[in-house]
Amino acid sequence: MKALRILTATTLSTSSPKPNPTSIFRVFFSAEPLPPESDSHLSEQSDSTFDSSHYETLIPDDHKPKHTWDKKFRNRADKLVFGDETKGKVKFKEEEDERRRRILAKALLEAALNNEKEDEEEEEEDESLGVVKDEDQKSLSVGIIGAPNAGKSALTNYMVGTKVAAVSRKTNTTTHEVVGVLTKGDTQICFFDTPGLMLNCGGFPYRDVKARVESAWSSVNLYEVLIVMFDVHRHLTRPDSRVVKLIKRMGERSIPNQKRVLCMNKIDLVEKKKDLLKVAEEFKDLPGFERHFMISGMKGAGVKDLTQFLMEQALERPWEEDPFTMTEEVMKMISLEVVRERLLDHVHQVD
Ligand SMILES: Nc1nc2c(ncn2[C@@H]2O[C@H](COP(=O)(O)OP(=O)(O)OP(=O)(O)O)[C@@H](O)[C@H]2O)c(=O)[nH]1
Repeated sequence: MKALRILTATTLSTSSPKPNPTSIFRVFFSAEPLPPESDSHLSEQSDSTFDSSHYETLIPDDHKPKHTWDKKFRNRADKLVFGDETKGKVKFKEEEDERRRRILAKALLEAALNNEKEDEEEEEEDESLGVVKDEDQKSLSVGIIGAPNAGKSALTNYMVGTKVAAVSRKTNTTTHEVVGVLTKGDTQICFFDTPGLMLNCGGFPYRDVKARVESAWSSVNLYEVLIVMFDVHRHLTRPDSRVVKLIKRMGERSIPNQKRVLCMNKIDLVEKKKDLLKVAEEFKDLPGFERHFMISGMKGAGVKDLTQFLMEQALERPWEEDPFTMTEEVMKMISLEVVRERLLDHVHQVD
């Protein structure tokens, strides 16, 4: 504080023009030079900082060097300011980023190529499907019935794979609708939904929605194969008398030209597999069922045998459905477009 007072006093005692008392600190704490007191025309600017715009440059504007970004200047600056260590870290990060971009771009490229390869394979398969003449074609209509949640949709999806036709379906009647088409070799299997098929607790169709239910029940007779499905895990843990009645009713009331199969679904949920034998025993004497299958429609266990059985039942007649569905094609196109877009994005970044 004492030193400060001396400095202030010294500054105040100097000749005019009186400098600002704080200017001495600016001298100490900034790089600003003190103006020479004798030079009057410059002393006008004594309080201003140096500004290059006050001076004319002799270089014409179009000859002035254009400022361009050059990485080597940045590297030199990094080296001078932070030393070699930071440069190393920066370089490592850049290399790491580039390596990741390359891996990602490569993975996307491979995915796109594989997709195209699969497309080519499917085109070949499709071509082979296309040459099946009408007189060589076989088809089969399959209805699946069961209580809600029995796993009807999961099984259909598993069997037909991506060929599930959810869009612009050709509806055959108002009471039943194709939910999936499986075309393999010369054989086409159409899976049908059976909406409105309900039983009351007495095991009979509901009366209140009679017309709809009756028409649904009558549609059951249209299929060449009827799959009656139930959730075997639920049957072992929380049996539902309506489901048992439905199974028995379907077994008793068989109709000519229709094969009925009983599918015990969700076997993957049953821990003790010998419990399945108990269930098989329970339904084994029902006369109306041609075959019993134990399956997991979701995981695929036993589905191959069921599919094989259905293929063998196909009748010689032309296919009813176009084996190529819109949904699959549209989904593939969208997927490929997404991959392409991402690929281009990353290739652009690598550049
Ligand atoms: N663990 C197991 N779960 C299954 C299996 N099949 C279906 N599910 C599940 O059971 C539930 C019902 O399956 P869905 O296929 O929708 O049953 P659904 O009979 O079509 O049902 P609704 O449309 O209501 O008539 C879903 O959560 C499925 O994931 C199976 O084999 N194993």
